[in-house]
Order: sequence, then C-alpha cells, then structure tokens
Amino acid sequence: MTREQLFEQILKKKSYLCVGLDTDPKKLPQHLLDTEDPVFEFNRQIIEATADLCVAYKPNIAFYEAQGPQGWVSLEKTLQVIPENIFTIADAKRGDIGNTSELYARAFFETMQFDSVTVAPYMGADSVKPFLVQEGKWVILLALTSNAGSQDFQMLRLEDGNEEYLFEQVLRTSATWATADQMMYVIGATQAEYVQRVRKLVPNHFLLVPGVGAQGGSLEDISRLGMNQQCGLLVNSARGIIYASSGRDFAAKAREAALAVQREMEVCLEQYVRHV
Ligand SMILES: O=c1ccn([C@@H]2O[C@H](COP(=O)(O)O)[C@@H](O)[C@H]2O)c(=O)[nH]1
Repeated sequence: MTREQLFEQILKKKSYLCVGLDTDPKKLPQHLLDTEDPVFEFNRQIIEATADLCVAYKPNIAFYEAQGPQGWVSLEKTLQVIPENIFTIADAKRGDIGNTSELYARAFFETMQFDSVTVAPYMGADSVKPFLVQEGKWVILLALTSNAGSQDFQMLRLEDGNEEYLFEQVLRTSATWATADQMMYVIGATQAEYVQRVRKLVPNHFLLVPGVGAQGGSLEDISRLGMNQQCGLLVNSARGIIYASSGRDFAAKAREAALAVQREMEVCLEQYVRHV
C-alpha cells in the first residue's frame, strides 16, 4: 500500500485508527474456547466488527509466537481475513546482521504478506536496509517508544554541539536510508511533548503511535501536535478496544470502543488537516 492509498483510506473512513490484535489466549471469552482455533475466531470477530472504523491492524507477534506452531497458524489465518485495503503491521521489533534481517524480511513480507514490520534501529543501517528492498513494503522504525524505559537510551543527550537526544539522531540518520514512502516511525502517545521535535526532522513521515487507551496517552494531544497535511498518524489501541468486554458481547463492545475513538479522530481530522 502506498502513502497516498493510506491517506485515501483515512479520508474515506475519517479514521487513523490501528487496532492492535494483541490476542492473549488467557483473556479470551469463555464461549470461544470450544471453537477449533479460539485465537483466530476472536480475531475474526474483532475484525468483522471494526473493519469499517480503522485503517490498520497490528498483531503484536509476541502473542502468537508464544503459542508455538499453532500461534503462527492463527496469525496466518487472521491475515487472510483482513480486508485488502487495510494496512497490516507485524509488530515484531526485528533487526539483525544483514543476512539475518533478509530472512526476517522474507518471513513477514513473503511467507506472510504483511505490509510493514516494526524494526529496532540499534544495529544500524545494514540491519534495517534488507527490510527496504521490496516495493510497497514498509519499515516502521522504533524511535521514541511509549514505555518508561525510553528514558534509558532514547532520551540521552548527545555531546555533539546540538545537544540532540539520541532518538533525534536516530530520526536524522535513518531518514537518509529511505523516504517517507517506505519508512514510518514509532512514537509513543505518552511522548506528546516531544512530537514537535520529531516533526522538525521528519515532517512527512507517518508515525505509528501506540500508547493511547490502556497506557494513558492523549489522542487529542498527539493529533494536535503530530498531524501533517496527509494526517501522518496511525494511532494504535489494543487492550482498550479488543478487551472492552470479556463476555459474549465482546465484538459488539469492541466496536463501540473503536467507534468512540473514530469519532474523536473525525473531529481531529477536521480541525488539524486542512483539506478534510
Ligand atoms: O513504544 C511502543 C511500541 C510498541 N508498543 C506496542 O503497542 C501495543 C500497545 O497496546 P495497548 O494495549 O494499546 O497498550 C502493544 O502491542 C505494545 O507492544 C507500545 O505499546 N509502545
């Protein structure tokens, strides 16, 4: 999917919601446990209930890997039921020496047909570039994450005369590896106060923003400070949507939660994106 196609979907749905499919077998509604593949059945119903309200789905790969071979089967089946025009993100946080990264890229872009994969920047250019060779596929690079530990390295000040934060150096350097048509960045919703610094370095890139909902980040703040004229944001919520209810009504309640976010997004789009 291209940046323009993604923006078209955002305008059409008046939404930049990414639903996180962080499906924990321990949290599944009781009545699904008798089905052949409860994780898939849960995802299928969540997707059916939310597909018109979101523009992306982001399964966090940990939830599937932890289940062994059956987890990979559930993930593959889930990918098959995501409608074509919805952007898919493998939140896998990969990256290794070049030849290993090539195989990670093959795993997520060929064996499984994801549109994008999250990648850690710590090993540098040769660990990221193998994910950039396939047209239409995206790298989403970790830049300023939503967790408290982001302070440990990402917020270190560099003694380079500019006193930049390390995350700013990551943005500056990695922006030379790929254009805004192939690279996005993870910026936590809990980091809204730094988003203007991010936008100075990468004004046109899409930002994948986790951390609203369960982690307490503000959708309004991140939208006001982080939007560009093509929206430029995919805001993820997982637990706040998929676990809105643990009962038989889980899909209907997930829809209600997604709808509430989409309505807030519609207002933000009208306010902050000029040609909406
Ligand atoms: O900085 C980051 C990077 C990734 N995540 C992932 O996003 C979701 C958030 O889930 P919620 O339930 O909406 O909190 C999850 O998969 C994280 O691993 C992040 O939270 N922060």
